[in-house]
Amino acid sequence: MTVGHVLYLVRHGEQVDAEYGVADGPLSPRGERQARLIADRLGGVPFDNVWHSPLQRAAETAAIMGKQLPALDPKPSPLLFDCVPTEYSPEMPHAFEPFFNAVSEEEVDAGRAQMSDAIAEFLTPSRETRHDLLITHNFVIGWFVREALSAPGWRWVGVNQANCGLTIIRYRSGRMPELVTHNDLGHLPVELRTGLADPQPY
Ligand SMILES: O=C(O)[C@@H](CO)OP(=O)(O)O
Repeated sequence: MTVGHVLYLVRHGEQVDAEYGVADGPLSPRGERQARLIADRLGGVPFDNVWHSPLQRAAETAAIMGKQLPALDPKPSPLLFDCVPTEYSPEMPHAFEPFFNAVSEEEVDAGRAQMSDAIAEFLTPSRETRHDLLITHNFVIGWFVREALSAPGWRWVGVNQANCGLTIIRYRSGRMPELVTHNDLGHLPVELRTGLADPQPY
């Protein structure tokens, strides 16, 4: 039986001053520890490809992982940039509306196009065994999980991942996409489970 195409989705480590809503920046000391721990967690996986968002917080996460796992050869991909893939939809809880009011139509159009290309590029079945690591952003992973489950377009909101949480989706020919694990934080001690609106200590 073939293993198929296995996608390991990792949200970047915690960014310095993330709580102040800064656009990008280096990893915090906690973010660096998170990156080392997710590298330990994935140490035995024979990765075929490693792609990361070009933003600094994702590139630094990839660099730390690459230092610890020298077989990795991380490459930037613009398909993994942070983005907003849809506009507000009435099916979403009202609490999300103010967030979308601050996002322009152009940004949403760009996000939608980027996610369409990203799905065509990354979320594909394979007859061969393939292990790909994608280091990216919360909304991008939420969109990929929604896509794997064939959930409606608005349902990416509220699908959240902690910094350096691990989500795995497997694609096999003739099978439905399989969500193997979502936002697994088993490799992170409680004080390193950051990036979620509600703390997740378990
Ligand atoms: O701003 C955020 O909450 C998310 C959106 O994707 O981004 P990041 O994973 O880069 O923190």
